Amino acid sequence: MNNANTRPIRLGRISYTNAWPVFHHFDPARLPFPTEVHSDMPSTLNRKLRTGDIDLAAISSYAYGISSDSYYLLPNLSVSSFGRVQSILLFLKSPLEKVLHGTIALTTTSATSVNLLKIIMEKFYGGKPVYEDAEPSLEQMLENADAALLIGDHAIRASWTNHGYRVLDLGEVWNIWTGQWMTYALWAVRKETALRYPEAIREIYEGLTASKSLSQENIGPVADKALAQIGGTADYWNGYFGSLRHDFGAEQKAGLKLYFQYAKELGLMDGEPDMAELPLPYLLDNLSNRR
Ligand SMILES: C=C(O[C@@H]1C=C(C(=O)O)C=C[C@H]1O)C(=O)O
Repeated sequence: MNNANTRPIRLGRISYTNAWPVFHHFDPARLPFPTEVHSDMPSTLNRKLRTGDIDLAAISSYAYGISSDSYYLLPNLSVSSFGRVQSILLFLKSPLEKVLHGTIALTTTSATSVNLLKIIMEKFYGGKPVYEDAEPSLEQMLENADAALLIGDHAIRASWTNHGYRVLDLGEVWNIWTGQWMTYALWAVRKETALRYPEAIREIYEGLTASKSLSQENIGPVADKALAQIGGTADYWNGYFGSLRHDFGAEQKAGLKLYFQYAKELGLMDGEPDMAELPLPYLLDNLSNRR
């Protein structure tokens, strides 16, 4: 390759099932340059991408929003839903009226959803709860809180237990109040990496989009893996992946823009992120110049 890498490209992979369709058919070991895969919770990937410990990752859309100056978005990749998401869930031990001015335990694995919850509780419902960070374990969280927010597979597993709590699906609440899509995760690359290793980033991008397309054609292999590793039923996983969208088009962007606007209004974010995408034409020019 023209820009012979002087070090491995470090990729961050969300370990939750929601991101699997974009990663499942992409095997970094087959790339013609060394890569290092960091499989982690979203909050860890958010931090590692910000500090430069990794180069490219699926991260919380909120984390992208507060550091967008340093990143390019990989076009048309996201974890989004229009309505129910099934894995971003608020479990209510107390009635909602009490929760609104009570205590809510927040999973430490999230960034988008904790801020989405604040928008829902404060802007939509007019509440002012106290928030406390907690490890993602439902019963422990609810020992000292009126409600608990879980995301990803922690939320999915908790939703299968016979807990008896009322459950709010934040994707559904967002959609009812705004009529919009909600985007939870985006794929971002550090600008300095994109400019230094354009061909490598392009190949990774192509691998991810090819995996997304294969999963969109047939979710079977991804659903089978989830069934084997997490449990549940084939119907559950087909329904779960069916309610997620991994594209990032005009409709998803409009929803995320509104989320960023509300986050700014509540003082959860400073500016309006510009959603600058990886300059693919630049990468293509770069390539064709050398052929
Ligand atoms: C759909 C989901 O989206 C996720 C939610 C995130 C967040 O709240 O920061 C980050 C990445 C995604 O894993 C989920 O967790 O189930």
